[in-house]
Amino acid sequence: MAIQKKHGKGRLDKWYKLAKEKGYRARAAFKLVQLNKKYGFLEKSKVLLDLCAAPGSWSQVAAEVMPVGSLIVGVDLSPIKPIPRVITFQSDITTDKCRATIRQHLKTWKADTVLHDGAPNVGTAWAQDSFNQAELVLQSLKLATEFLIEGGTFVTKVFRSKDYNPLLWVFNQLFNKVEATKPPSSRNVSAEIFVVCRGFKAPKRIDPRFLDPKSVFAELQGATPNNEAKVYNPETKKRKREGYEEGDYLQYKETTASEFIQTADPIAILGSYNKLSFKQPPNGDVALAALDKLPETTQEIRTCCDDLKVLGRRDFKLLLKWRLKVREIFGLSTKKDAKKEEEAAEEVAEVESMDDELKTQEELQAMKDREDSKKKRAKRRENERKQREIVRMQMNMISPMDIGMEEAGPMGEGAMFSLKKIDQANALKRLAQGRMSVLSASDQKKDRDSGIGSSPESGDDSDDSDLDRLEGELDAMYSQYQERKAEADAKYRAKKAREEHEDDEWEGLSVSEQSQQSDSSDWDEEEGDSDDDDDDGSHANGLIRDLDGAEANQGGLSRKAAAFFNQDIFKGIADSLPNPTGGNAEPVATKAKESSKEVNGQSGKEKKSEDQTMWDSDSEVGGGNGQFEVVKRPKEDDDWEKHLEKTADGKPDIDIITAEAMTLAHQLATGQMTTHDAIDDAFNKRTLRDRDGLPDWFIDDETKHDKPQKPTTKAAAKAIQEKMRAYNARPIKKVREAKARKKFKAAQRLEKLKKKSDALANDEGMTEKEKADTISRLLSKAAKKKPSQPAKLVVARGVHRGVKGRPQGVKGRYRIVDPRMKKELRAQKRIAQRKKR
Ligand SMILES: C[S@@+](CC[C@H](N)C(=O)[O-])C[C@H]1O[C@@H](n2cnc3c(N)ncnc32)[C@H](O)[C@@H]1O
Repeated sequence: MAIQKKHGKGRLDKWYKLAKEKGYRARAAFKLVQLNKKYGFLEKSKVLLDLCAAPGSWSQVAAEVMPVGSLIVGVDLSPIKPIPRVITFQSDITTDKCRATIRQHLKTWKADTVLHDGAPNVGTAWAQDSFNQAELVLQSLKLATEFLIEGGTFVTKVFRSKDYNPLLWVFNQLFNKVEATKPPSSRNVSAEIFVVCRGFKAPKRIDPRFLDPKSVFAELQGATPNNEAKVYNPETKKRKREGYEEGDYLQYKETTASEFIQTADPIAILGSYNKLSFKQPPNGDVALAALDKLPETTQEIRTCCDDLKVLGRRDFKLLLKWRLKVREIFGLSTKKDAKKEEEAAEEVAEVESMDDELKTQEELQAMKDREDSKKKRAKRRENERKQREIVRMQMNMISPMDIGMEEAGPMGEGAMFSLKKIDQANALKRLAQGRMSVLSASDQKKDRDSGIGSSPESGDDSDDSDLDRLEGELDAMYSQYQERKAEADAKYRAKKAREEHEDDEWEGLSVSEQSQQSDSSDWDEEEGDSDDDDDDGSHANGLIRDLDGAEANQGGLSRKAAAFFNQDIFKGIADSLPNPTGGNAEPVATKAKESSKEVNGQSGKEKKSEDQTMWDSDSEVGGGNGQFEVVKRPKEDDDWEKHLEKTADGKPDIDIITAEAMTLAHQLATGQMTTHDAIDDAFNKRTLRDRDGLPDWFIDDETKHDKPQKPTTKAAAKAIQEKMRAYNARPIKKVREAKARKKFKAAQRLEKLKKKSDALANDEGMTEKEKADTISRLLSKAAKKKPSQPAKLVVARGVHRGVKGRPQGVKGRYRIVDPRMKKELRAQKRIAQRKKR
């Protein structure tokens, strides 16, 4: 009979296979194994609380690793089958009852470690369906703050969403060390990440807002709609969960094309309207009539105007160019005109009094101006490039070091966190309302169109530079679009992360990477809303806000920036950073260092030993010579695969699971190919392709479609198929054990029978016939199978519905069926009996 292929991604997964072999109840066990391997918290723990523990694989691991006699308490909404050395109970961790039960079990002890791997149950516990995972994390943190010992460890699963950064911030307030990591056994396609919080500060009083989902996950109020994004991706519409905006009740909106030409914010129109019409309004529109007749208003433009919601990048650009041209024809103010007028006025005023010397000076000045504007343009382009790189960094495509942060320093010129750049009122407002990357694109555009906030830097008087800027903006928008896509698509994110780490072992994502990656800037804005009248000099930018108002601790940075510099990696670099302001401004790193010192409260010795676990002892992070140097951990330290099975000759047991790999292995094994050939083949026409200067969207497209095809043979594909079949056919450990038990019992029975027949044979009081009869009776009795009891059908009703394990009061074999099936079986029996009669 052909073996049925069982479906489900887990079947082909090596962790699933390994879990089966080791007798763990879920592959999730390896996540804890790997986290513990990295941080080593289980060996040090005597009391552990496992929140959301079902089916119990984490508790199994804890029971294996923790010292003998440790107390392990596991709780879950679902029942957990008994685990040796573990106390389990069924409860909802969000309830007071659960807290009381934990208290009962822990008695007066405090937990050294609290684990939380909870994910809201969708389907089974319908009452909890709506409970967000981030809220569940906060709830588990609440329990952790109650039961953890000072210095204890809290390990939690977090899904990377907009709530991720606020959660990290809260963790940082309560723990000395917070690190986010993704163990290899966690699927790359999963948005889950594990945060290990060490060194619980056990404050006497915790601000209740830290643990209140309403404060922590406060939504951004009144943010400016991201029209650029709407223009870029019109298909993805957000559901209006909170109803329509005031005065915006229409699904379909139309405006005149002349309005688009005249508006100061063309992007807003493109983003929010469906059509630009050329139809005359009842009271007539001269501008519209003229626009209709212009040769620049081509058929293509009209088609684009007809349905703005299907505009692509090219159409979008076309419309904006058309608008610029028409504005020029109509004599509407453009930067170019304004500057020309200004210059003309200056010329008229000075023409009469200008002597030769003045003329020369004027020329020199003009040359200098031209040179200056050239430099500024270059600088602006560089800024735009950096901005794009920041976005790419947020998407994990490059590391902070790639954008030259280490050269300029965090507060250096043009640096990512420079506050100088955003002190315009308009820019500040936008920053407070939206994302950083959106700010410059839209802000610059607005500046150009409306003339507001114009600066010599933004002034550009050539069509070329307008187009360049447009190109830059479009690229920035494309990056934003990519970023949003990346956020929505976990697979894409995983791919990007893999791409970034492809030369290296994938070590999970660091906190900084995470905080950079998330676009959630809600944290600061929410507080900013209520503090409009805060004119304190230190907060002149209105950027620095704290949940409890302790802004001074943030070192004059936003919470996000402060969180970034609060990472251990920045500790101790303060001294090595040159003070750019000549001593007036305190370097951020100093603040970070100080705050981390306050926060840590750990002795240097302790810290050193912890650092040594994580980093190579050679690492110099703010070391004695003031050098800031990050040294990669040695291979053996972070070798996640170390515990993998080894072959008899001690080599790692590498599983070949793709047909391509099998083909290659086959060819190498049979000598059809040498390793030299394999290396040679790795160089293909795409290897040395120069991608410098190509736009991101083009590179993305190329990467997607332009891939080398690796050869596969039929035999290799078949071999892989067979291998997978073999995996699927393999019985699980439990079944293998049951079979072995059965064999053992049969052997025991045989032994007993042998002894009995020997005794009979030696019995002199019996005739040979009697002996033979008795032995054959014994044999036939032993061969007879016990009639198996039919399984009892049990209907799980009410609270027992969906409950796993033996229902209360049921003995012997049983099967859980739904009520319908039981009724139908009874009916069948009745019919059969009636027929008999
Ligand atoms: C991924 S599983 C945990 C796996 C577990 N760590 C292990 O190793 O076997 C997530 C668990 O969270 C539990 N859960 C979700 N919401 C819960 C709640 N409010 N209270 C208790 N458990 C909850 C679910 O019942 C589910 O068993």
